[in-house]
Amino acid sequence: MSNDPGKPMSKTTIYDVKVMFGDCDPAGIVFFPNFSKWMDASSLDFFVQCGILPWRELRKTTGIIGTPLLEIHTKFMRPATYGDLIHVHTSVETWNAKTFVQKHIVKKGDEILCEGRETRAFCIHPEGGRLQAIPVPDFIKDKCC
Ligand SMILES: CC(C)(COP(=O)(O)OP(=O)(O)OC[C@H]1O[C@@H](n2cnc3c(N)ncnc32)[C@H](O)[C@@H]1OP(=O)(O)O)[C@@H](O)C(=O)NCCC(=O)NCCSC(=O)c1ccc(O)cc1
Repeated sequence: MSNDPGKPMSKTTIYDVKVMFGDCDPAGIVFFPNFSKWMDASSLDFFVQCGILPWRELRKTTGIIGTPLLEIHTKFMRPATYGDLIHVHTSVETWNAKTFVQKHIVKKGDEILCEGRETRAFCIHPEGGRLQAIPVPDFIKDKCC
């Protein structure tokens, strides 16, 4: 963990994806929503690799239902096609009071295909109530850093 600007404030995990024919458009280029899908999968995988229980288990003890997305920004640099093996490098760039920014760098070998930032919040959803953001729990930060 580091407080230096640009350095991740957490561990970095890697989520591997083998691109399939069905992930691509008729020109054989990966259709962009699939990158969001893989970043979302890598977001949860990050917490699981850091030792946090999957949301369905965490909900039983803490009420946390997951980390809904509040904002997303992705910059696309290079295309991918079917047969490619790509890797999503995920870390937390910033921890705020009730939100955090997760950074996903999608690579093929050493080449960066795209880079995404997602603002998310740990949320509870009490029965009969509405979805609510909670302060990022210390035990989660501790396991991720
Ligand atoms: C997340 C919310 C419940 C938060 O509402 P509240 O509990 O009333 O909190 P507040 O409005 O006080 O905001 C809390 C913090 O969020 C911040 N916030 C709120 N909205 C935003 C946006 N859009 N961008 C950035 N930051 C935001 C706000 O500034 C506060 O930050 P701090 O300064 O760090 O405290 C509400 O904004 C909401 O319901 N948003 C819609 C969420 C949504 O529907 N997302 C898309 C679908 S869900 C999804 O994709 C998903 C993915 C993974 C999962 O595990 C679960 C679900």
